[in-house]
Amino acid sequence: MSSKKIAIIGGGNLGSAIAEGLLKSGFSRAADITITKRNTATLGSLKEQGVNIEADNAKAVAGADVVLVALKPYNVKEVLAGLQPVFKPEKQILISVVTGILIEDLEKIVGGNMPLVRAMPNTAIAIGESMTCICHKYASPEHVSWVESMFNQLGVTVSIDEKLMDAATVLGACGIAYALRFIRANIQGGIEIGFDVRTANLIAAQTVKGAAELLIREKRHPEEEIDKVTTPKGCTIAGLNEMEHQGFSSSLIKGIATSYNKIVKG
Ligand SMILES: NC(=O)C1=CN([C@@H]2O[C@H](COP(=O)(O)OP(=O)(O)OC[C@H]3O[C@@H](n4cnc5c(N)ncnc54)[C@H](OP(=O)(O)O)[C@@H]3O)[C@@H](O)[C@H]2O)C=CC1
Ligand SMILES: O=C(O)[C@@H]1CCC=N1
Repeated sequence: MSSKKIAIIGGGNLGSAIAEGLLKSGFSRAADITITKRNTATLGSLKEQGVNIEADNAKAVAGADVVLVALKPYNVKEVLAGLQPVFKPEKQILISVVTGILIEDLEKIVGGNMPLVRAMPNTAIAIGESMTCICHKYASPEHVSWVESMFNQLGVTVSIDEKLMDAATVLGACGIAYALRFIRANIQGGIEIGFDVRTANLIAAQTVKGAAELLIREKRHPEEEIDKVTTPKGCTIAGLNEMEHQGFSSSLIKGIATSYNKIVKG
């Protein structure tokens, strides 16, 4: 368990999910987490668990060892600039999970050599199953190790070059939505071939989980595992080939590139 006091600025989907994850993993005590937003009424569940709920960002930052920014990209510059007088660069770590905000931008906003970390988790952080990519500047090995240990409690963490952060956003964070659409399509297909929605949901989700675990645990390439399923002249290869004729892989690759271009080109 960490004794660092964490202020989460922006208690929306991701900020709240991180707070939930930190509590569920036992990494932080509720009393060591402060979460802010303007309308605090939506943070009832965290409040009930003992997390400090705050509408005043400056107050939250003043009492924190770690400031974790989970604001929308269009709010971040204004909100952080207003907090500049409260930051303590020599004592605090600033972590931003904000899409498209560069370390260089954070540096300009906070001024000085504050340890800066960009992290790109995904919403599975709420259940300790995030994929989180991080990069940093001015952070000591101890700072980096603490940040990694925090995100490791909440899933799997990998350090990357900052130039790959937009790609990490697409593959890791948007990827949750792509995967869920894939599962939803399986459910719709499953209902068409006879299952009720509840059973189709379970079969589709557990099957995708099993497929992912085969890659993660065995460190194999997907095609190696696909080869084990595709009986010659069988139903799997017939279905797979039809999916490819309909543009399955191509549509996913194009979607990923479109998400990426949306971040890079706006
Ligand atoms: N959702 C995801 O999967 C991922 C999101 N991200 C990034 O995380 C960031 C947050 O995304 P998400 O959680 O989905 O967005 P949300 O809109 O759900 O959360 C942002 C929160 O900021 C609060 N907020 C706005 N202004 C202020 C302010 N002045 N002071 C304090 N809080 C404020 C808002 O609440 P209120 O209006 O009540 O103040 C809102 O709840 C984004 O930058 C996104 O790019 C990164 C990885 C994954
Ligand atoms: O869609 C978005 O803009 C953000 C980035 C990652 C997940 N949601």
